[in-house]
Amino acid sequence: MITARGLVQTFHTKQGRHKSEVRAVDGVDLDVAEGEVVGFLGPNGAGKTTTLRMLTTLLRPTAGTATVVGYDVVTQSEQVRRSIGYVSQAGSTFSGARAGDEVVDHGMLYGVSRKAAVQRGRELFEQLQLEGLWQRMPKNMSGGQKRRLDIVMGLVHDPTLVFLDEPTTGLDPQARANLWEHIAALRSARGATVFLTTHYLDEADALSDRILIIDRGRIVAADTPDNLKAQVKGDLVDLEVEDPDRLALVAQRLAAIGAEVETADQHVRGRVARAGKAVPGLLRELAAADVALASIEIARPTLDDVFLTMTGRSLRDAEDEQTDEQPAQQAGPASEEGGAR
Ligand SMILES: Nc1ncnc2c1ncn2[C@@H]1O[C@H](COP(=O)(O)OP(=O)(O)OP(=O)(O)O)[C@@H](O)[C@H]1O
Repeated sequence: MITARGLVQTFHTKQGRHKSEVRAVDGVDLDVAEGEVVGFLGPNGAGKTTTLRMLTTLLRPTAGTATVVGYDVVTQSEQVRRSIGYVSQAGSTFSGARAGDEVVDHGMLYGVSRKAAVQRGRELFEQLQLEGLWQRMPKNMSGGQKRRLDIVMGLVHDPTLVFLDEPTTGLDPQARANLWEHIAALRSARGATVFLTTHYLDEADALSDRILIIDRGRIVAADTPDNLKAQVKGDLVDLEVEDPDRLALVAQRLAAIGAEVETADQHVRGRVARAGKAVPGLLRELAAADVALASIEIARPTLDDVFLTMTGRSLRDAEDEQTDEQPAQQAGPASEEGGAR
């Protein structure tokens, strides 16, 4: 469904007299098979949206090639646009018409007949729990309803491949969970292939058959959520020790059953393979040595641990870095085509 080889996007930025080049996407290879839900995960500024904009023909790659639904994104951009649905991060710009009319017009823009667009629009309103809102102006909808309407717009022409750019950003937890169900149903009920970007670990985990992790414009990992987590060696064991004088002993005992151990405040942490089996013995040893623990936590590896293993930084640190860098960048893209959503 999607194949990309060596995709690069370079932006030229200018601050005062100082010009610099940002390699927002730096040689991305990716393959997405029909019927897959693929999560494109990375911190803010990692290059997710830029990659998506190249795949949806909104931005011409500086280098590299990509085919989407069998069409080349540069030489066959029109065919690509006709074959995909794209729900951008910013959402749709609504003209002020009623929701149903917006949807029907949008379908007709893609060559769908009025009758078919109404039928499909109504069907999608029902599936996305927007019944009763056909006549409502989008500006009078809640954030979650508007986001679901964006998705209806992206689907009204029945694309087999849908790109969703950060679909749940800005929604409250309940609206997010609700939208997740709808996204999962796109595949199960419609057989659609879904490519979604997110910087939420739980979202990538819950929705994706496969996750591609991008950092600083490069793909650093690509696999199923379970396989990715299996690459992190062991569960995280965190022992809070009551008496600080006993920290060294606890650290030494934890190190004996795990790998690198770190001590901070009154906590001793380390990764331990199959912690559920190994920790009871450790607790018995500590009790025999008269060590009192204030708390114990055992956590299975998360996607954040995967990110840390791959990049040496946690996802949150990576986001903070990007926020710090952000003000320095202000410029237009090197090449940008206007285009359909
Ligand atoms: N038009 C532009 N001009 C200059 N730099 C840009 C432009 N668009 C994006 N960038 C830079 O390219 C990098 C990648 O941006 P991109 O929007 O693709 O990241 P992202 O992973 O989608 O982040 P987010 O989660 O915040 O949307 C960032 O450093 C960003 O500041």
